[in-house]
Amino acid sequence: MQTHNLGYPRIGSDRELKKACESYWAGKISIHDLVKVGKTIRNQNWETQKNLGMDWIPSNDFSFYDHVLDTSLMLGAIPKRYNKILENQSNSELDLYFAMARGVQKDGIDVRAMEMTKWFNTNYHYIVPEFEENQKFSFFSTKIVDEFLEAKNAGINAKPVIIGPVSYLLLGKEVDKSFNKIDLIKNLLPVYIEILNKLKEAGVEWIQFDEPFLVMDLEPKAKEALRYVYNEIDKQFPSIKKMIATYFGSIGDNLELAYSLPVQALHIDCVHGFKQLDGALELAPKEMILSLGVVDGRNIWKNDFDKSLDVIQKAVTKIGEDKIFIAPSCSLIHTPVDLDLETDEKTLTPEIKDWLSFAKQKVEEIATIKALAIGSNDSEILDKKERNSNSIKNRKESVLTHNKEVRQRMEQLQSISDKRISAFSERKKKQLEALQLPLYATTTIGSFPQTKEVRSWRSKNKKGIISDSEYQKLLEEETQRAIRIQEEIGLDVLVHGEFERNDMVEYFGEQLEGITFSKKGWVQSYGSRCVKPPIIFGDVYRPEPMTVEWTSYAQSLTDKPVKGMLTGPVTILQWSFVRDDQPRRDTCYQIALAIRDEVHDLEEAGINLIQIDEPAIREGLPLRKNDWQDYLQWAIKAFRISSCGVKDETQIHTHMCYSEFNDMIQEIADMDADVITIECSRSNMDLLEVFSKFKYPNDIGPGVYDIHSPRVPTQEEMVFLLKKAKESIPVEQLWVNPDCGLKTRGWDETKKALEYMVAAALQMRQEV
Ligand SMILES: Nc1nc2c(c(=O)[nH]1)N[C@@H](CNc1ccc(C(=O)N[C@@H](CCC(=O)N[C@@H](CCC(=O)N[C@@H](CCC(=O)O)C(=O)O)C(=O)O)C(=O)O)cc1)CN2
Ligand code: MET
Ligand SMILES: [Zn+2]
Repeated sequence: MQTHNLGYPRIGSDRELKKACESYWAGKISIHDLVKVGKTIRNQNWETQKNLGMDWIPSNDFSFYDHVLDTSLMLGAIPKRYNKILENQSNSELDLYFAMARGVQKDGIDVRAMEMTKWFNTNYHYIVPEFEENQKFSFFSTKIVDEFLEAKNAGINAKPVIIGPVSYLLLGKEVDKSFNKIDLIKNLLPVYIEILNKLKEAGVEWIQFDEPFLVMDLEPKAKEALRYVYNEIDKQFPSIKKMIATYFGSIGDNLELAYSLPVQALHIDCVHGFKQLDGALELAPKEMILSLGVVDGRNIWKNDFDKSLDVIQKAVTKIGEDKIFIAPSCSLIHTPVDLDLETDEKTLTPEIKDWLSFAKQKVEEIATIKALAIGSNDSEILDKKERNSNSIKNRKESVLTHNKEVRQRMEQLQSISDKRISAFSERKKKQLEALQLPLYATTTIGSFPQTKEVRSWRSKNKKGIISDSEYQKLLEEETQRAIRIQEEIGLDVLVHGEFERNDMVEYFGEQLEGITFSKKGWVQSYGSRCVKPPIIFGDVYRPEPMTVEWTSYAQSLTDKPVKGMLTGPVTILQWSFVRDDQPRRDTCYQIALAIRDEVHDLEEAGINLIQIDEPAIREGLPLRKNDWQDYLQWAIKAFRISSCGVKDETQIHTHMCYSEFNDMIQEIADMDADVITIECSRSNMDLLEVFSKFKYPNDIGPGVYDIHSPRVPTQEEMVFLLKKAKESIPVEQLWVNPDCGLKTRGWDETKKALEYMVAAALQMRQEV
């Protein structure tokens, strides 16, 4: 029996990588310094895992931005528009890499970034590979070999991690529809072979091929490609030990296929695919090693050793001790780095801290579980077992997780209305009358620039350097500035700007009971951007209003309507670490009730438009279509619980980004928000097609410009998009807004872009 890890967080325990990357982008540190930071993080990670007794430590799990983009660079899948960057001798490989990730707009060069999208059902985002017809690949970046040798130098015989060729293709997109990306496997395989040759020369023993698509519904072509590549790889490298890693769910009907591949080990997720265990043990081929992902790589609860040992015991009986690896369920990049850094007992009480485990602790758990499984009677190990049992028991019996009033309210859930009083057509008349908004009404999605200053006020306030009242005053001034700017620009529906919020989920997590948070529990979301997911440990309720003061304050400054801004229950659930001792559905309903209370209080305070953001509703969809209906049923109901307790005149908005609605348009309509704003500009309004076909009845604000790039769009571009929108959606239903919130942008570009946007709306109105 051996232990291994699938990946360790690469941001550094104090977000060193974020800081180094952003400094490099700002021209404040040299490439040399940046590279050094990366090297330090890698070496620290290896040393940590080695000291904790991990048998097989991963390499190539480090990334300066994203591991899918690393793979594209490794394979020379570099879109032609970056040739200019390549040709400029003063640019390094990393400059090209960052150009692909973020785009470049300087010295007369203007190239857009590659697209970014969600990594399966997580809040991690990857850079989407772009393929053209007959795409050629080449061994371009040697990072995977370099980092293996670097580990070797540090005394570690690492296991390189590589995205498997089939999953790599499936993660990408065809730039036009003239071909099927899976057919590129023929061009791709020789490059993988070349890379494996180099790794073999370097002395690798194990390689981990990530093929997470094995837990999804696969087309026959993809299955065929899997058989083809792994057979070829086996033919050429019989002596290298190959592991295929799956995660986030059950392999299900792909199990037979997975087992037929000529590899030495298969990793299965025993947490998010717990139900696959018996079948997998039953059918396991004689020579195959099964890697059991028993420690949850997506959540922060301590592992229950007794449960894990049961699983392992079962496996030992079926397939034998020497055919078992112990591992986390998936890469640990989805968990924060180190619980030991949480030393502030006011933020995270010792009682709750004792229930948790971050990446470093999870590695230790894996080593301990193995020791116990092979019957160690080392006193230190037995002591760890004892302490584990106590923590698990304490959490189970804690009064902190249960709240009587919440439970009672949950029992009454049936009697709480999740329907608006009147149908949309009726509401629309009343809202038109009450709000007096023009056609092509303009608004924004909520946040305005979270500048360095705003963040430093918050940071200083937390450290006690500036007082609460001073902090309050600074935020009031910033909000006032934002209101004045919006008035000057001529927007129709204003927002307060969200300056008081550190993050749209964390802010609510901090104010709701039953939820706690960490100080350093950062997790990478994309590139250098991180989030600190709240920790939902108990029954959730709202002790007092959360947003009424700031919204009312903003409304008091202007005669224009100010839209209240809330994060919806599904998104709070999806972007938090969620308790695993009750169904997610129930936790979601509890949050929905808390948001419903907030909506009610905003309405009472005279706020007539309330936006409930649900950007994560699509990402929450289960990986298998079979499981969709169950999820959608409770997710949509949760939204309706939070949004439907208002009078007809109150206009409910919702916002979603990264959304493909093709398979869930009925459910989007069932949410019955009066206005939905969606991300649309990057797809040139193509997303509207599904709304149009469905004859979506309520109002829609298709985003007219991309907020992920500092590039300022022109008025003409936005008029073009609005004209396109008008072709599929009746003018009476259309709103005008950016794709998403503006918190990551600067003020200069924000003001310009919004001025052009309002001008574009005026132009459209004149044409009606
Ligand atoms: N939870 C979540 N998921 C999401 C999104 C989102 O907004 N929230 N948006 C989509 C895209 N993902 C995103 C994720 C993060 C960020 C983002 O901007 N993150 C910030 C951190 C936000 C935050 O929590 N800020 C805190 C802490 C800021 C900080 O670093 N403070 C410094 C001090 C700063 C100073 O003194 O100048 C420190 O603590 O060291 C605050 O404002 O208070 C970052 O990485 O920079 C943006 C988009 C999808 N998923
Ligand atoms: C990721 S969706 C963001 C919505 C939020 N209201 C904002 O404007 O930032
Ligand atoms: Zn958004």
